[in-house]
Amino acid sequence: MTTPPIDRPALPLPENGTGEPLLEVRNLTKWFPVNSSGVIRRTIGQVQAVDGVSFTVPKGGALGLVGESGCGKSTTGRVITRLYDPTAGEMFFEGQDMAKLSKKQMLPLRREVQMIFQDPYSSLNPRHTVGTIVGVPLRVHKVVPDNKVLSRVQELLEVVGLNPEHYNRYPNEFSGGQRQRIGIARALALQPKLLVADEPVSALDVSIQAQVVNLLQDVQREFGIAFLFIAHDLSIVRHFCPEVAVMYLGKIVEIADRESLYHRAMHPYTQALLSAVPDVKQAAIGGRRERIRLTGDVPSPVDPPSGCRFRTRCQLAQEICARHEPPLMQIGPRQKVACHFAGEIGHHPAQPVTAPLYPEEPGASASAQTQESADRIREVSSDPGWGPRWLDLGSGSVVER
Ligand SMILES: Nc1ncnc2c1ncn2[C@@H]1O[C@H](COP(=O)(O)OP(=O)(O)OP(=O)(O)O)[C@@H](O)[C@H]1O
Repeated sequence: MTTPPIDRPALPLPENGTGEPLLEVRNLTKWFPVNSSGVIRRTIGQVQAVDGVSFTVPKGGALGLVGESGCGKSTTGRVITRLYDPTAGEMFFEGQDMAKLSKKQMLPLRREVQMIFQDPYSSLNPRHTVGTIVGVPLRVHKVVPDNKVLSRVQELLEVVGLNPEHYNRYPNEFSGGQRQRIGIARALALQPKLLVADEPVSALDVSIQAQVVNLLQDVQREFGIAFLFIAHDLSIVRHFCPEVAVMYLGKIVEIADRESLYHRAMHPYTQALLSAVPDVKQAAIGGRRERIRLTGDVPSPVDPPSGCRFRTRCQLAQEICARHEPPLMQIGPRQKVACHFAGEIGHHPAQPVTAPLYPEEPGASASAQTQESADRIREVSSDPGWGPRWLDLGSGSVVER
């Protein structure tokens, strides 16, 4: 039997992959039980780490997942790779709902979805050689015959820019950046279609970060692999991901293509995160973005605020924000936002854009026209991915592609 070559796609892929979803996540939820101490341990609460997130990752494309520490990014990644079982929701991978599969049924799909971890020190077993670390998935999944494992390992080391002759060395003989390359080689061994990269460069020296991001980009282009790229700030994902989702306390608050998110963010949380990103263009003309400081800490996901979870730190918050959770509304061809007062920075509306949904609120009307407007908002607030219609925030009407 000859060794099958490492697959490479025949054609270069467009801006964000093929556009066709590889992964479609609907209302994904992961709660962790909080148990009392003592002999009889009772469940006394739930950590609502991920609470109903929906998004798609296109074939060969990349979605960035961004937010402060503790907002549920890693948990989302770990549920998608089935390191954790979801509490609720659906995860369609090439049309098959991974959430419903048993551990055994998941086995063939495990090859297709691989993860790169944040810490290249703890994620590699120090007692195993690089050859073993990268070779184990090849043997377990019988990707190549046993006598071809070594040559495939060497091929993979070369792909990630390491010396193929170093297969018999141990992780502690490598630098942080090189260890992360070993982790990438291991993830590539099974020729996955989707890589979940969980803060793959944040543990590395700044000088090494760009090299590893470039390697990931090369890998993506060469093998047509789709990425869910998790990061805590918007600057890392900017060049890697044509689309970015911003998470806050277990929810997606804004998701958009790169252009819309970096130039016309509509959610006050995204605007605050962006204000911390150095803007080269502004700096070149002597200007700078005004820094929006978020006061206070992210509230506990065991007892999140009612309504909009960001309201306790939001300068725009009004009573409606405590009473109703804003839906994630599509407001452009490739932009969705979940905010009652969504608008560009400095131009947030005085009245909630979601008012028609709540005719019972003081001062609201319950006319047929209001009902129609509410239906329009609901229509553009349901599915993951991009629909052909969206709500125009200026006029309140629905626009069609
Ligand atoms: N296994 C677990 N058991 C209980 N709670 C957990 C578990 N894993 C994560 N959490 C909690 O879930 C919430 C989300 O954590 P998660 O690690 O997903 O956030 P994150 O955005 O990835 O943060 P970071 O960037 O710090 O990793 C946090 O409050 C965290 O304490």
